[in-house]
Amino acid sequence: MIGNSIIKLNNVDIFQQAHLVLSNVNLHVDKGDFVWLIGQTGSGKSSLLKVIYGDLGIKAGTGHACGYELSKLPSRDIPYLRRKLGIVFQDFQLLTDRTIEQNLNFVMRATGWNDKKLISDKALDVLEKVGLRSKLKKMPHELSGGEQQRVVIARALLNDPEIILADEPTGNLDPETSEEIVLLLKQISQSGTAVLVATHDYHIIRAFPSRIIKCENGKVLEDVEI
Ligand SMILES: Nc1ncnc2c1ncn2[C@@H]1O[C@H](COP(=O)(O)OP(=O)(O)OP(=O)(O)O)[C@@H](O)[C@H]1O
Repeated sequence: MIGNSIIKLNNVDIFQQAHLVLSNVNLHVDKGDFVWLIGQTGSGKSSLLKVIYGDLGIKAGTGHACGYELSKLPSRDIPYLRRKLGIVFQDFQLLTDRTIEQNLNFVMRATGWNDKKLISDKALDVLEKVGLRSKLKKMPHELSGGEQQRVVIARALLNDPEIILADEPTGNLDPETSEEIVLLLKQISQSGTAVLVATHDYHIIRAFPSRIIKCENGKVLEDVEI
């Protein structure tokens, strides 16, 4: 982190192969911010998130995420950057053949934790934060869709990230459960972890007004109203 700045992009051009998706992107996200990211299908939301988590390089402009220089990020540093980001994407789902506890332990071991007591304490700690401490021994299919998404958020909190990146986190949920998930993400941002949520769900944005950025016509627009 540089001061309170978690993400800062300056005049960044974002390419998918030879195709310029977003040009001259300027974006800042500070500690504890909650930001909506909107835009039509294909407008570049996922590409922007990919730049932030080091999956897409920067060819023009400069940027940092969680203290890492994105324009010269060696591939060996990508796992360290990812530990400072909590990722809540639809395609990062729970392992269906393991309990909630095993799902959490798996991620912790994969990110360098060895101490059994620390692992078990941390799993309980993050489940407590999402209100699911009692579900530790359950299998994913024994949980509702909203509860599973809470576990995905708990998993994203394991390494105490500086920011949560969420791509359509309410995409498969009914309106009431969607509101509960966004309320949880809001609470997380209020405790100091920044949250950036890509969504098409304008109903949920209206229910939880916050800063909105929009990908449109190859640009990232700031302070948009819907
Ligand atoms: N791996 C890729 N190779 C080439 N082009 C790509 C690749 N991924 C995305 N694109 C193109 O980049 C543009 C932006 O796509 P992106 O996935 O960032 O949009 P999006 O706003 O996230 O869309 P959605 O809301 O559907 O997820 C689109 O024109 C898409 O076709």
